Amino acid sequence: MNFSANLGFLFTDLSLPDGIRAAKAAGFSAVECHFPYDTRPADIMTALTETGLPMLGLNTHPGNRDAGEFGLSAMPGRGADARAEIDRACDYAVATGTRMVHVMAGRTDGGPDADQAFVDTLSYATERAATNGLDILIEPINHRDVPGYHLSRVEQAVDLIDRIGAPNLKIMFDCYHVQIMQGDLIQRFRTHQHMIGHVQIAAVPDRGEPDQGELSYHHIIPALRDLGYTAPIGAEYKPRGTDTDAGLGWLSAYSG
Ligand SMILES: O=C(O)C(=O)[C@H](O)CO
Ligand SMILES: [Mg+2]
Repeated sequence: MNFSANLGFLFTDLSLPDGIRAAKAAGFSAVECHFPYDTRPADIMTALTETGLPMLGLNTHPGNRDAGEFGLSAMPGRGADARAEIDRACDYAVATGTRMVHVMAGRTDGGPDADQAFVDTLSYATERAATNGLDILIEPINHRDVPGYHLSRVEQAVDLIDRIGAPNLKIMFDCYHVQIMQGDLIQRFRTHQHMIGHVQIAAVPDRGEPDQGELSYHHIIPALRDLGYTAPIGAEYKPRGTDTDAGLGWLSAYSG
């Protein structure tokens, strides 16, 4: 089994380059991150080269989180800021050999102006990313953790992809968010698999290690593999203890 350590939540006591090294030592086959912008891309590259791990994905900058922002791309009137962050994310991805950029929608009133803003920004993002051979991801995020997040349902992402019609626009299928908002994970994955660019996991409801709670990953993960999904699965959970390594028993259960 193939897993990617999400360094937005794992090994957060370390710098990003050292997090990459820790992920390698722990047995992950890839890494991904949230917001790497305070780290020099060259330092990321050094750690990736040294470990041989790929960086799978990164997010556009969320904006001013102290003011409640969690992405800008669907916010009416913020198109220029959103496009600047997309440029920055694509440049960073190119500099670190990262293939997927998650364009964060942000919180909106869910109205038609926000829908149109998101479509316009995603059209820009897919064209911009295509010039570098990158994929753009959009992620349905649950409304309990992020009230008002513009994109919260898988079928809403499917509609956007149909509307924009860009082959490099795909869904980040985060099992944690999908379970909270909708459930029926395996059937939903099967129906939309051709549009899914990345999968993430965490326990529900506590978002801890994927070995407790209401989702049985020992059933879900083999089911995804049986459906032909062979890419690394993103371990995007918040360790229940302070030490990421101490909670990695779940990972060894999938090895061999
Ligand atoms: O919150 C999530 O699930 C994500 O994957 C986003 O990248 C936000 O950090
Ligand atoms: Mg996620």
